[in-house]
Amino acid sequence: MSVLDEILDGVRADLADRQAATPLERLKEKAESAVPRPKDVAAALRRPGVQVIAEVKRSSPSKGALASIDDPDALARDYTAGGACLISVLTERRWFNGSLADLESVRAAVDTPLLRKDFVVSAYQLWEALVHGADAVLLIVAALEQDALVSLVERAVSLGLTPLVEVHTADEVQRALDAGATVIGVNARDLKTLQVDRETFAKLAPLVPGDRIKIAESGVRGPHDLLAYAGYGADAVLVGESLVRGGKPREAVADLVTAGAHPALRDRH
Ligand SMILES: O=P(O)(O)OC[C@@H](O)[C@@H](O)c1c[nH]c2ccccc12
Repeated sequence: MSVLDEILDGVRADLADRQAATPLERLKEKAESAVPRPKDVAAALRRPGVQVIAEVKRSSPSKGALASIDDPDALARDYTAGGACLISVLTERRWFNGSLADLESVRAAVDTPLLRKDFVVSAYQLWEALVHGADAVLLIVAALEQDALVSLVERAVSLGLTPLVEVHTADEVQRALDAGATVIGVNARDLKTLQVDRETFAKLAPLVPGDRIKIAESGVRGPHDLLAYAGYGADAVLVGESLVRGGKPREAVADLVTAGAHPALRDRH
C-alpha cells in the first residue's frame, strides 16, 4: 500500500467520526449562519510577480516532526506581515498533526485568504472548510477517481471556494483540465513515494494552458528555488518546511516575496 493510500484510509476513518458527531445538515446550517463569503483567491494569485503561499505545517510523512507550532495564529501573522498572498493550513491529523481548530484560529487572526490543505474525498469536507473559514481547498488528483474529482471541483466552486487541483504527472494534468480546474498545483513531491523532484514542474508546466494559474509546490528552500520555478512559468510557490524550520518565518516569506517581485518577473501573464 502506498503512503497516499495509508493516509487516505486514516482520513476516511476520521471523517466518519466527524460525520457521526455532526451530520451534514447541521454543518450546512452552521455554514449559512456563521461565515462571510470566501475571498477571491484567484485574483490574489494573479497579482503581478510570483506570489508566495506559506504553509502552517507541523509534521510530514517524509520528515516526521518539523516544528511544534504551539501558536499557529502567531505564525500566520508573521506570514501575513512577510507578504504571503495565501496561507495554507494543514488540517490532516494523523500524519501532519494539523486540525480544523488550527484553520479556525488562523482565520480569526488574519484577513489573508486561507487554503484548507487536506485529503479531500467528500463534499462534507468542503462544507467543513467553509465553516472553519477557508477560501480555497486542495483537491489531489491522485487521491480521487475522475467522477469524484469533477464533482468536488464543481461543488467547491458552487460554494464559493477556489479549488487548487494538485497534479504530479502528465496524465493528472489532463485529468485536472478535464475537470475544469483553473488553479493547478504541481507537487514536486510524489505522494506515493514521497520523493521530491524539482524538475516535475518544468516538465508539466508546458502542458497547462496559459489562462490557468500555475503553482509550484514543495521543495522551495529559498529565493533561488522560487526564481527557478518562476523561470518555468510559476505564478506562485507553495512553501512549508523551509518556513517553519528556519526560525524567522516573517523574514523568510519577505525574502521570497522580494525575489518574486523582481521587475523581470512582473506582468508575465
Ligand atoms: O514543506 P514543503 O516541501 O515546502 O512543501 C509544502 C507543500 O507543498 C506540501 O506540504 C504539500 C503539497 N501537497 C500536499 C498534499 C498534502 C499534504 C502536503 C502537501
